[in-house]
Amino acid sequence: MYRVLVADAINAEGLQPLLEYPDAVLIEKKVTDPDVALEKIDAILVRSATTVTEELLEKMPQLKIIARAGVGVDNIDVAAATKRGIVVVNAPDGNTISTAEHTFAMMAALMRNIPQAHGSVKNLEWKRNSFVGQELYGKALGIVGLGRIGSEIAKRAKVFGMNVLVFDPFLTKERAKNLNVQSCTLDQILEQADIITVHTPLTAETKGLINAEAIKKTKKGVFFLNCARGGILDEQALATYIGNGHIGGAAIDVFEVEPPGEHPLFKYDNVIVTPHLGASTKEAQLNVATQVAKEVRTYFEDKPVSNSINLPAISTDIYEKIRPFHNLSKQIGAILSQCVKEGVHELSINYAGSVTELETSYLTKALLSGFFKNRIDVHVNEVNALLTAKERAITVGEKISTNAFGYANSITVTAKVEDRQFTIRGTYIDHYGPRIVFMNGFNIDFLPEGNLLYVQHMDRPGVIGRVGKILGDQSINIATMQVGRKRAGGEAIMVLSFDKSLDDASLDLLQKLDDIVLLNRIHL
Ligand SMILES: NC(=O)c1ccc[n+]([C@@H]2O[C@H](COP(=O)([O-])OP(=O)(O)OC[C@H]3O[C@@H](n4cnc5c(N)ncnc54)[C@H](O)[C@@H]3O)[C@@H](O)[C@H]2O)c1
Ligand SMILES: O=C(O)[C@H](O)COP(=O)(O)O
Repeated sequence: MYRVLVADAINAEGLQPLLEYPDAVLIEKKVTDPDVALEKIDAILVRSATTVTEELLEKMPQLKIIARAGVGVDNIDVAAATKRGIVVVNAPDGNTISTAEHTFAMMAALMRNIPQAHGSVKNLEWKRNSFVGQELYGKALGIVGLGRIGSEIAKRAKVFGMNVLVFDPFLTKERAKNLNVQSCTLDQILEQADIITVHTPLTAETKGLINAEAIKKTKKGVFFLNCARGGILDEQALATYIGNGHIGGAAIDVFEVEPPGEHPLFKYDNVIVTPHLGASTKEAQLNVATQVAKEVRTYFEDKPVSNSINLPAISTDIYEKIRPFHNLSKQIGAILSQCVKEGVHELSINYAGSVTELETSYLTKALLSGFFKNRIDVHVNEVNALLTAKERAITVGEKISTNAFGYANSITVTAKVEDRQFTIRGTYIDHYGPRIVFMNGFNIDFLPEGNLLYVQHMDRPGVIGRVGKILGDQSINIATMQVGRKRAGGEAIMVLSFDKSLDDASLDLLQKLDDIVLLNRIHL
């Protein structure tokens, strides 16, 4: 009998697939409840309220699957779960519409002072002149992050007659055209939008994306919304610019710390807030609960789950053989993603030599998981890689060939964007390891691991020295350095590795050097 702990408020009707399953028993209790025998639990169902830490996992040695009834898995230590062989599943699209509608409701309420007016009338006041608002019609709405929720907001905003500006570094022209939105840079949004709403995942790159520096570029009277994750919009900066009158108002559903307790934003009348209600509708809760209950049951029935975040989809035996190429493929995908930040519309993969004897479709999925890591909120793995590429309108082509360019095997991948393409080739050498042997037209040879810097530059005397001097002056130790060029005096590349990640200030200094053509920081 499987014991399933329902640790958060999850829609009871949605749990039906598990309630009807004869081999499962459901226990509806918090993880902190002393009556729960954590050591006997096989599956846990959570929302955002329960944090699944490594410490908690240590107390649950029987745990086989963690199901998140919602999108964000930032409350689950996925790496710790993976290390323990625990499958993590979520419900990525069950609450998209509800969150888009909540954002829209917040936007309308913000622009028409509805919460403030409501409070005033209930206080027996009748201050019609105090709550004069603004129309949505004709306003420029800036959407940062055009994924599932951002796209639904864009569609609704068009119907309201708004002018929709979007910033998403991974947006293709085709997708922008289909949604009839204007693709912009973040700065263009900051400078032109009347209302700005964020819908990215919270990642190292998006944390503080809208900070004081960014807010300074906005129009006076701009309105902000955050119904994604606390921290994308810097709360302290927001409070400062609301306090000095630059920002017209803000609507906030999510906070850096939840519940937030006393908060600097709460003293401003033009800030409206909700307690992380984006997904709190009957429909969304039924959707996500049903999705995860079905997933857990499917897992117990030993069938493949559809929205796994960390499950390898093949047997352990085959996985052992494929593992070196699996890791190499993931690294190639991750390098490509960090070297080509624009909207990729095609990825063509060429397998040659001994690797063609293996299940290459699995490697393609591994490559895509590396490519999408840090690009989108969904954790892409072998299970959902192709579907994710399809959803993002990226064509993935796979070819087998005999020409391994002198190596025993090679994996060559080309990413195509609007007006350029970028190719990377890797190989796995027995008893030596994975190597990247070709990048953007140049032969090279380096280990795909750790903190790297790709520098494309003019092949002139002194360039390498100047790069080395800047790094030395910043006390950055170069661990390894590989160079490559096509011909003397043309373009050349160098790939450097460091013991720690290269900071923004040093990258800026390098960018300003003469003779530098392209710089990409790569973290693997
Ligand atoms: N308030 C709520 O209750 C609630 C409910 C559901 C989801 N969410 C949150 O909403 C957010 C969006 O969810 P989704 O399902 O639309 O995710 P999604 O993965 O479909 O979309 C995220 C988009 O952000 C883009 N992006 C990534 N990095 C970016 C960057 N640096 N700048 C601009 N764009 C960037 C990606 O390309 C992608 O298109 C997530 O943070 C999610 O956790 C909140
Ligand atoms: O990531 C999500 O799905 C949302 O933030 C909803 O979280 P909740 O399930 O705690 O409402």
